Amino acid sequence: MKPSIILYKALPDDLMQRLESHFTVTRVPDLKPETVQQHADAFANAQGLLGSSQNVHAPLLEKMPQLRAASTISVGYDNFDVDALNARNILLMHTPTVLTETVADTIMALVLSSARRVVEVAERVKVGEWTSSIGADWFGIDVHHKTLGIVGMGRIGLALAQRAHFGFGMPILYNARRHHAEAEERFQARYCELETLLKESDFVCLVLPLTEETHHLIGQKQFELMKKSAIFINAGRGQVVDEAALIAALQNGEIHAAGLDVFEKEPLPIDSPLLSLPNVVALPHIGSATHETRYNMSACAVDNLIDALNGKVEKNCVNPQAAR
Ligand SMILES: NC(=O)C1=CN([C@@H]2O[C@H](COP(=O)(O)OP(=O)(O)OC[C@H]3O[C@@H](n4cnc5c(N)ncnc54)[C@H](OP(=O)(O)O)[C@@H]3O)[C@@H](O)[C@H]2O)C=CC1
Ligand SMILES: O=CC(=O)O
Repeated sequence: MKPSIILYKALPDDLMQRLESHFTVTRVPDLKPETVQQHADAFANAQGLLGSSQNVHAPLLEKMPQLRAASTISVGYDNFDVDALNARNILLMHTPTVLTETVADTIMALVLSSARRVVEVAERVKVGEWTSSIGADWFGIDVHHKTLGIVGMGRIGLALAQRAHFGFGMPILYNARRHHAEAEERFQARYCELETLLKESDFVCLVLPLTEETHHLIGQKQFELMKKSAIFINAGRGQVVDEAALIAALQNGEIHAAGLDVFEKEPLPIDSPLLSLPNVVALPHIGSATHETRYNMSACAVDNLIDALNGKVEKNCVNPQAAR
């Protein structure tokens, strides 16, 4: 008999067929308690879980006594209670690598659009304000050859460094928990303490996971250290930044502008002060959101679940030690 799984994200037809050739699939819209209650038998019997953007914590796991593997269609897994998974030897699979280049492209788009005010001036054109040759009040600032500070020199940080170094001639400073020889050798990136990076960078780019250590890593004190001309970019997780402090820093002119793909609360509430600041480019968490990459992430997550339920944890497994 095929193992039963819960799917809480729509998949392309061919991937759905692949999934159904291995598993008996119950498709649900989300993992809310009322949904779980409505499909109580399916959750009670499920050995696998596949989807994205929902919290998977202890109360849900209690409803899934047979669960052996969860597969998230994302690289970040801060929405999973990994300790609770480990306590039950439930494997957690994720999708690193397939999205790296696309997310780095998105970050470069944030750098360019916030520095050159692309969104703001395009809106001015659309509302008919381009009535004569533009003046300095439409100008942006240069990106090329400015200093880029990357906080988090992992897969995406490295792909960003590659673009900045070869494409834009940018000197690169970086901070991570350890030194990264590849970044230093290929892109002449210089490791520095976070405080030094914040003081010396023209662009500060966060590409960090959300963990206990990174929660609110950037707050009032860190914004005060940045140059008044600095542009702040966050494409990691919103909760790494104290958003109230970011708003204050933008309003008080402590930093020049921000390009944001992630927020403390998502979707970003319509009354967020960030939305009324002209020097903010706010994106709806689209780091990996291209047709090609989202397909590849889903395919990777399907294969990951098949592997995990067959005891294969050589790649893309967050907690291989949980393998029984
Ligand atoms: N906006 C979006 O749509 C997307 C956002 N993301 C986010 O980006 C994150 C990074 O992805 P990826 O590059 O693949 O992950 P990696 O694990 O490859 O890189 C993470 C980097 O963060 C560093 N880091 C972790 N904790 C700390 C800390 N306390 N202080 C300093 N550095 C730290 C790591 O340091 P070290 O190298 O020393 O271990 C590593 O360099 C994801 O976890 C996710 O949250 C990812 C994809 C899309
Ligand atoms: O935020 C997206 C991810 O893949 O993580």
